Amino acid sequence: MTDLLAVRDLGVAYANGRVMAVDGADLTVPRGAMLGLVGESGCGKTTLARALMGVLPPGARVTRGSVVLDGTDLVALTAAERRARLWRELAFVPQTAMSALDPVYRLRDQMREVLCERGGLSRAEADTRAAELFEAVGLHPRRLADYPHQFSGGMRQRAAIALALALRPKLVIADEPVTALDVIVQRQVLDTFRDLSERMGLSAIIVTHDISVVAYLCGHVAVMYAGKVVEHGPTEAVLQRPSHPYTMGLMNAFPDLESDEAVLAPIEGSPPPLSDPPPGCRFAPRCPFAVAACGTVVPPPTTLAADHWAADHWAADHWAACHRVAEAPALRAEARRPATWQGVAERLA
Ligand SMILES: Nc1ncnc2c1ncn2[C@@H]1O[C@H](COP(=O)(O)OP(=O)(O)OP(=O)(O)O)[C@@H](O)[C@H]1O
Repeated sequence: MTDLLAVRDLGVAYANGRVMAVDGADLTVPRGAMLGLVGESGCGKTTLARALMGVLPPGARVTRGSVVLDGTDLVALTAAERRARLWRELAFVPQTAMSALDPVYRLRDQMREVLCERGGLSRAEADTRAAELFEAVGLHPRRLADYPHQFSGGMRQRAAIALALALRPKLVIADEPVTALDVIVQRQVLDTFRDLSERMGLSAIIVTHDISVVAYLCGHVAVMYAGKVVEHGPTEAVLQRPSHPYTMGLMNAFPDLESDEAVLAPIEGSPPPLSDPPPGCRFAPRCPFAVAACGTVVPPPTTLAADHWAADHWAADHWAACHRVAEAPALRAEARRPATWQGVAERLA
């Protein structure tokens, strides 16, 4: 079966093309899958999510590539055609639910607006569906009579998820849906997504800077660095066998919950300015494994060789954009040593 969403070589520019916030990004979302889009601040996650939704801010535009949702290239559609697909095909859950919910309307009225005006339901049908949606996200239907300010942060976020699901969209895109919440409430909201995924086969992209959110919730992951997706695959494969040096470095920056070996080695330096990225691999200036080609040639997405994974059925879906991908097992071992990451900038200079 084809993937629900296939993004190929997507480019998005701000400031008349001077800042390429997304520069040749590739990703896929299989049907019924949750994809975690992970990367550090400023790597272009929000821009990519907004480009998928077709709601870029003024001054931003898609410069190249395709976004094929269920067989239709959304980039080729007019703005009006794209707007008509919002809610129905693609729905958005923002970081703070307050930007999805209108403070002056009761939740029931906001549900009615989407369900009646966009979905063509009668009021009675809309009210029944709204109650079902609230139940699906763990809220009592009685709370539909409340205003957003009467909800706690976690409840508001669940109400925003219910609203996003109103017209049974094919794909939900959630931008840092738990970042603004405290840890216990984060868990409740993540469990809501997990439940929806298991019970309803929800397909979603979860944008996050937090690998532990991906590990908890997402069956697939796309790792983004400086405007590009550098590694992509089933979460288990990517987290157990990171194959791009940036992913290896990210993993080192998170404590391993299953072992006492606390190797916390930061990746030195910072991502390049997107107005003037380096030629070749964008991670090369911070990469302990960079070779001459990395400074000049952009590495293409390369599927991991089958022999890394002989027995694993998901091997074919795991790729990394690194010239040294064939050496990934050896590099991974090196990457676990904190010394590997020390003084990289000086060594490369
Ligand atoms: N309106 C804008 N005009 C110009 N540049 C912008 C604009 N919005 C974002 N950028 C730039 O685009 C790049 C990507 O930003 P984006 O917000 O997509 O990244 P992000 O990974 O989502 O970061 P964060 O996690 O901090 O939200 C950044 O370098 C940012 O400075």
